[in-house]
Amino acid sequence: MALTLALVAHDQKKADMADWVARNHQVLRRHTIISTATTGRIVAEAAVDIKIQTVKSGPWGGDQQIGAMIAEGRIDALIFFPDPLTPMPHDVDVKALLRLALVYDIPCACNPSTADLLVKAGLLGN
Ligand SMILES: O=C(CO)COP(=O)(O)O
Repeated sequence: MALTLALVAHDQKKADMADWVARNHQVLRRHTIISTATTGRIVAEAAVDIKIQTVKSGPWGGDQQIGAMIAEGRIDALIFFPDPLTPMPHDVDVKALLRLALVYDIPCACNPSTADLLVKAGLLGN
């Protein structure tokens, strides 16, 4: 079944996201990917065969756009690699995005090893 997955990464974690996407593009290409603007560019470069739609960059409202999509039931899983070592001007938006993933109980991976587990568990298809 085709899912809608949100992929988001902070700048210091974009290399991790590119690596994860490249390793998992065979699974990801079956789904629709929604990303914040800069993450979306990185994802598109990492795997050209992926269908990707972008929203605004995180600090410019993109996290809130994806949060709204979660609230509307339009996102099946969130893969979000936040940077825990850098202060963010849009920290409230980051928290709100993670909060909505909890409120709506969607699968949510915040680092590559947990994202790998979602794939290994078959939650994103085999
Ligand atoms: O800031 C972000 C998540 O909080 C991500 O935004 P970008 O993908 O545009 O860098």
